[in-house]
Amino acid sequence: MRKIVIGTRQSALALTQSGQVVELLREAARRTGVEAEFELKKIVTKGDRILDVSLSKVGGKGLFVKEIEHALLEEEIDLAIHSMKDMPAELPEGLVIGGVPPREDPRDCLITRSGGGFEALPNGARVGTSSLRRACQLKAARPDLVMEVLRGNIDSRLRRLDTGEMDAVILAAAGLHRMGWQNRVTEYLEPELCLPAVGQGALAIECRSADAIILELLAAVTHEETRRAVAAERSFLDTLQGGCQVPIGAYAVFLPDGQLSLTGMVGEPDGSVLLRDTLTGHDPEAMGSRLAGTLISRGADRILAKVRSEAHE
Ligand SMILES: NCc1[nH]cc(CCC(=O)O)c1CC(=O)O
Repeated sequence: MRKIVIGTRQSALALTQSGQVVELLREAARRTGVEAEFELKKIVTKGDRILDVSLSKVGGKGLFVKEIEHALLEEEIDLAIHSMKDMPAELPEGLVIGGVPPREDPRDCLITRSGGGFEALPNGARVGTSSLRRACQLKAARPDLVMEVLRGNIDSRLRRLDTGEMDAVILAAAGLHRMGWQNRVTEYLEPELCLPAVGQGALAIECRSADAIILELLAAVTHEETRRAVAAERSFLDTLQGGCQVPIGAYAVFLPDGQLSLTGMVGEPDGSVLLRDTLTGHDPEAMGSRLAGTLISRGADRILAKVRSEAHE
């Protein structure tokens, strides 16, 4: 009997999704005849400690994953469960994303106090989000909207809406769904309006690249379409050298003919510029870097350099 220790953040969302993944792993272990026992270990990350500042000002990639990766490398834990969208494009030497379970709803959603949707937001409505990607796309569609800084866990973000400080907040549908709070959603924002973050709705199970038994188990919980779609999105992010604090979005989906369709965006946080393009193909990595190249030729690197320098002022 092998004891497999799983590292997780300690937020309600992290614990919920880790619990869900442990169930998948238990089932996979039974199916593949691996004798294993699973134990969750909570780890506090830098991202959890600085909940009072806008993340885009804190800077640095992988605020939610660094300590957890350290524990993996030190063999204090055997695998780690992360939200895919919190994962930097590049992993430390010796670690891999060994498992990618089926994706939840990748869309962002709007939660309003009035109950009206995006179109019904009054002129100058205050919308809570600290995501430059969300701000860019919503301002491009509605320049009158006023974006307000909003950080913290899902429940504290919803509370700020309920107290009347904001007219609306934007959250990832996946987080609300996993928590069982889908009834809070006022409206799902389609990718045409608000392209999701790279990997949004997907989970990453990270492990040591030399741990063959764990890799076998993780292969058994991997959803191949999700893995390939996320690979295309992350290749786009990697080529743009983006972390989670830059106005970058990407979403890949399989078409009925079996081709992968990848859409990517880069824009100014105020919505004054929004570059966006789509391509189809079969090779996720090649598609991601090719799409990034297209947007770079249209000025994406200039936008990103400017955003990065402003974040460190
Ligand atoms: N930015 C933080 C974050 N990282 C992962 C999720 C949950 C959604 C997901 O797993 O993609 C959230 C909350 C949100 O953006 O609303």
